[in-house]
Amino acid sequence: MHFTLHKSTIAKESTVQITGSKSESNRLLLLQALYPEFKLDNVSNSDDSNLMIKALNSDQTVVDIHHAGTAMRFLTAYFSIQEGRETVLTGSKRMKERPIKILVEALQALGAEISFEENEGYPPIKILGKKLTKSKVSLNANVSSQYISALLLIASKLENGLELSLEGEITSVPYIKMTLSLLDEIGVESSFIDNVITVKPNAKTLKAKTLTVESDWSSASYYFSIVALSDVGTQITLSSYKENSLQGDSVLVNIYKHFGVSSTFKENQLVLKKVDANLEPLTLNLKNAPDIAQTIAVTCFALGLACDLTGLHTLKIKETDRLVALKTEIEKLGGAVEITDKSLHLAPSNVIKEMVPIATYHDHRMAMAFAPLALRVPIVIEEAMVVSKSYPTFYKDLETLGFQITK
Ligand SMILES: O=C(O)C1=C[C@@H](OP(=O)(O)O)[C@@H](O)[C@H](O)C1
Ligand SMILES: C=C(OP(=O)(O)O)C(=O)O
Repeated sequence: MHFTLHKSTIAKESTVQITGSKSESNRLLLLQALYPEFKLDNVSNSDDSNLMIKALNSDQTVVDIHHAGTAMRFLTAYFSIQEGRETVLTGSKRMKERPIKILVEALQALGAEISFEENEGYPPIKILGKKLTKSKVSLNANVSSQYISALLLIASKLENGLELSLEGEITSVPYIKMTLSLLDEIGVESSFIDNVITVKPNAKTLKAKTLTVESDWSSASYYFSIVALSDVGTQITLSSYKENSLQGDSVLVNIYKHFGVSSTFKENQLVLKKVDANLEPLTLNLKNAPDIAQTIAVTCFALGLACDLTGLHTLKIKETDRLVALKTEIEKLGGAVEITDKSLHLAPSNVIKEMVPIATYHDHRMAMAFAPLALRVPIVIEEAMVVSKSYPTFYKDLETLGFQITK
């Protein structure tokens, strides 16, 4: 269904409660399946986390994880160590185009039995769960950090733990550190020195406790963008967030200062406020925070600013080719964008065309990144409910700010 976002003005002050991080949730859900001693609070209500829960509770042979990249990668590792179980892991049409060979080969090197059911290197895959006896493996770290996190999540359940050597330039590093921090929180020991990660084996039960998932920083990015496009003095309070986040996208706090968004932490709340700022073009490497690239590109477009974004080599294998999608949709609105396989250049412009239908390409972040433009012009978001992949209540929350939406 297409939603029309009419030209809107938002309240001077508003508050939004955002669901738990889908990255933290999907790691902790898998860890909870391995270590049932701990409880979780503020788990993400995203489709991707619900699919993870369903998959972990399924006793079927075929497990379909639709568009959920983390679920696909993390469960490949998980089912590899479920001794005696046969699982076929599959997903959406797009999931079948998202590569998984690097992870499968690393697991095979550890002793796993995995085969490709359709195209070599891509889902669906058939996994015959068994005890993995080896503990050392190396893999290319430049394509997706999710392969590395997947291995780390099962590592403590391997007989001798894991020694992982990362080859090439390591991408999306904060997500790897998030995995290691969560292992540490449940009592699994690890180290990350130069390009080698070591995880100690852990056969004992862990101390029972409740872990609270911090709210999702990638979802918060859309509010940073909204505040950046609002009048000076506009304030949005988001919860529940911490200053020392495990989520790399918390770098938004520094990035959005550039657009006049000040961020303050008050207990577990993050208060965003629009302040006066001299707007300048932006140059930024996003190799550690790829999921906020779309938000930032659209903020710059809406403010008429040029930007040069680099470190975007992983964008081509996400829910859609996000580089091509951004170029196509921004150009429909009147902007000028040049892309390579790993970068995006947006030219400054002062026109935004009205009522342009924005295609979302099964990508939640296309819908959410473009929505703030309704503070400038009316726009149409095609297949608008695609947002449920990470943030099902997105439009409801926009309406509480004052956005006028016709469904
Ligand atoms: O581990 C994670 O939770 C994620 C890692 C990142 O993927 P890549 O490492 O493939 O860039 C990110 O884009 C994705 O949304 C979530
Ligand atoms: C890339 C993303 O998710 P995934 O890779 O888990 O599908 C995302 O949420 O932006």
